[in-house]
Amino acid sequence: MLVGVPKEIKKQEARVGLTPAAAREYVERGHSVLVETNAGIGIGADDEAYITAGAQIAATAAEVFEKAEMIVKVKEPQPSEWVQLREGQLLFTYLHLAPDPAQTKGLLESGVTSIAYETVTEGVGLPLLAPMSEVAGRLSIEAAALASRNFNGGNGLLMGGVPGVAPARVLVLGGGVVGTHAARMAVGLGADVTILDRSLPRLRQLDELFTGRARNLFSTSEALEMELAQADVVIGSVLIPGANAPKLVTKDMLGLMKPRSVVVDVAIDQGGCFETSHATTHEDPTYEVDGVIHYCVANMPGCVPTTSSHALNNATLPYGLALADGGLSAIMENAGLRAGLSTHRGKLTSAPVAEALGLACSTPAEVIAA
Ligand SMILES: NC(=O)C1=CN([C@@H]2O[C@H](COP(=O)(O)OP(=O)(O)OC[C@H]3O[C@@H](n4cnc5c(N)ncnc54)[C@H](O)[C@@H]3O)[C@@H](O)[C@H]2O)C=CC1
Ligand SMILES: CC(=O)C(=O)O
Ligand SMILES: [Mg+2]
Repeated sequence: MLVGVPKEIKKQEARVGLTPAAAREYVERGHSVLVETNAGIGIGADDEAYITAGAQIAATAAEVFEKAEMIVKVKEPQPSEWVQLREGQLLFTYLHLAPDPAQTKGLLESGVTSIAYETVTEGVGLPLLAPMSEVAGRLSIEAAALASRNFNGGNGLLMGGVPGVAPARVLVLGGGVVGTHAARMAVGLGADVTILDRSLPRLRQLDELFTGRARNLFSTSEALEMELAQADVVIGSVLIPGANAPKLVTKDMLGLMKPRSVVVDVAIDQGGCFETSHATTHEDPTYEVDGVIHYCVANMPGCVPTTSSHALNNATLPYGLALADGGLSAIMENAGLRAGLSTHRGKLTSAPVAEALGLACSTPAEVIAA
């Protein structure tokens, strides 16, 4: 199969869909890889590195979209990319369609067969979301620390305090992959950390993992309100796979929070778990609502593209190779990939996206057998 890698064009997104090492694996499997010139420049991989790996270089994104049978990307396709996708082509990337009706329409109109990294499953886990959640969780505490600086409008607290002065209180909403990595960073800095989750099995795992170094609480409205009132930093990291994030914190509840406290809504790519969240960029990451600083960057790992691209490729490689080897048959044979199938020949196959956007939904078996 001819596998194409366009350069990412989302603002301040320097990750790349295939690293040279991953491109080499495709070539060694008998596939051809066509990489847009400078696609890997953000991770220090020049065209020469891809040529050494056995790939070919295309002068333009248009050439990649036109020739490739499968497109491997990182971020959801942008409007200028939707129109270059076509029926019979596979698209393997993050999509986040539930909060994005325009992109959903674009993909459906293109006829492309799209597989969303973030809904590919392995057992109960999300193996292609996890590496970027690890990165974003760790970054979230760095982002919160920076936003807490006095000159950035924050409350001027040092995350870990110092002897004789209390540390900042960090509240983590959702103790999954993002939440756990955020908590680890915050604990490491000496912050006072509480994690809220609705899954008892997860709370038990967190209890064992943190052995008293972070509190955890079952997430009720009462617990949330009590904790919000005491927090200096709140990390939003809940997820219902494929669906819009539940709006756990309403605009009214923001009034409970301390002035100049900081919210990092990592779940913003699924619409965010604060009613007051809207997506921001690395260039202008924060804004204020009712005295609370909001950081809502939807592609957080894009600011550490080297670590992120390698971590992402480690996870995507076996699935990408299976798709390149088997095409549509791989989707039908691999339950994990099937869970990622989002659109095929103008039909939507993700139930949470269909529900969020009020659209009709088909099953993978209905559309692929057809
Ligand atoms: N902004 C960015 O750049 C990035 C955003 N993300 C996003 O971060 C979010 C979290 O991802 P993961 O940690 O991988 O998900 P996950 O599935 O590992 O964890 C989500 C956790 O939320 C909990 N949860 C669900 N509903 C809840 C509720 N009502 N109250 C309390 N807890 C609840 C679940 O039990 C689970 O433990 C996703 O939306 C993901 O797309 C991930 C990477 C980068
Ligand atoms: C998960 C995701 O959307 C990202 O890494 O940008
Ligand atoms: Mg995102």
